[in-house]
Amino acid sequence: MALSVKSLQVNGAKRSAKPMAVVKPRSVAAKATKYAEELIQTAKNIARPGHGLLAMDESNATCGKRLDSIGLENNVTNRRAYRTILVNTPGLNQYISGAILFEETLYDSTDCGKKFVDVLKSNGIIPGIKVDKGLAPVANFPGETWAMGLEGLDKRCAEYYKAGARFCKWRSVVTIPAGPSAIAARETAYGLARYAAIAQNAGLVPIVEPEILMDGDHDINRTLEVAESIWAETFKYLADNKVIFEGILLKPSMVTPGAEHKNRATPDQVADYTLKMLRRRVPPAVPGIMFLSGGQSEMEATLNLNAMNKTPNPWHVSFSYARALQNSTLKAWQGKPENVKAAQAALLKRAKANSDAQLGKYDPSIESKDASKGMYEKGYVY
Ligand SMILES: O=P(O)(O)OC[C@H]1O[C@](O)(COP(=O)(O)O)[C@@H](O)[C@@H]1O
Repeated sequence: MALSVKSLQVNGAKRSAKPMAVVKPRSVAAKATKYAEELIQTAKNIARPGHGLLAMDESNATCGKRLDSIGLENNVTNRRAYRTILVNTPGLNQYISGAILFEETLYDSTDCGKKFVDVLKSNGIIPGIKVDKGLAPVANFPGETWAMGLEGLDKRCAEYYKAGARFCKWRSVVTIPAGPSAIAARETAYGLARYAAIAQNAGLVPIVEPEILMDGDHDINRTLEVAESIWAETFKYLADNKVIFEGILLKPSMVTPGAEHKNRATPDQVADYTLKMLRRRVPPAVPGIMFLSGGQSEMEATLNLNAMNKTPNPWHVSFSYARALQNSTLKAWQGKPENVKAAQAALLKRAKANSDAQLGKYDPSIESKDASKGMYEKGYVY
């Protein structure tokens, strides 16, 4: 129905029938934090073609498991030695745009006496920081967890920025066999959104990571259903919290069947389901989707990423792997100085393979048998 002049009268006062002045959209920068433009630029730099993230932010407990697998004690000296190898890998910046650090590493120096942050920066790799404080059980919902760390997060983020970090990560965990209950799902989504708002206000690009664990015997449709619901709720709260979508990055799990399901999915199926989920739930304003590997084998993680990049996407679809980048590196190292070069060659090989996959150009014929060994551990508690 066309509006008559009469219908434009409000409380007896006649409003002008003239078309209203066009309201100029405020620039993204005017909306929120003073860091808006910087955040957008940082996110773009991270999400640039052929590049992904090296997740080397294992908490001490998780790092301990990794070191244990090669018979090394979990102490600060061994963690530093291992991480020194990673950041000193020559040529890593051809494929890696940013590295996520654990707090211990952010303030630490490599075995060569140079700050980790400075080594990364001088190699053109942006330092990032894990800012959640780990997982705690959700009372009354057995098997479900929530991520701690919001208290004092603003001050910590300000310190991390001063120390050289320009992006950060918060990992919440969703379980399918034990849930997800409405309470745990809300906690995940709301916690991620509050974290993202706080991080942006301190100049850090937040990586939003609701990891949906692979545990379970459910089929791929069930994973799709859960992923769609978690991301819908996460984006609702991100919007409510006025988070600048152009200045965030996502770290989703790929959509796969549960690890104990009778059928495995092919890379094309994983790509099809995962992209379907992303197209339905993630606005194109988000610059980068940086997947976690979640216990997939090195090769599986690369093949799945490659399949997703066979056709153009609205986002930069890439990787932020820990295990799927580091597994063969750790194995090659074995804690021995004489193996450092071999360990670095292994990391560079995985980084290049995933960089190729980011461009949809990965050739799996370069791989050894070892790269196809899965790393999933049933019921693994991080
Ligand atoms: O040490 P935490 O906090 O339990 O996190 C475990 C790991 O999960 C990740 O988010 C994803 O790692 P994967 O690629 O190995 O699944 C890493 O960044 C992190 O090291």
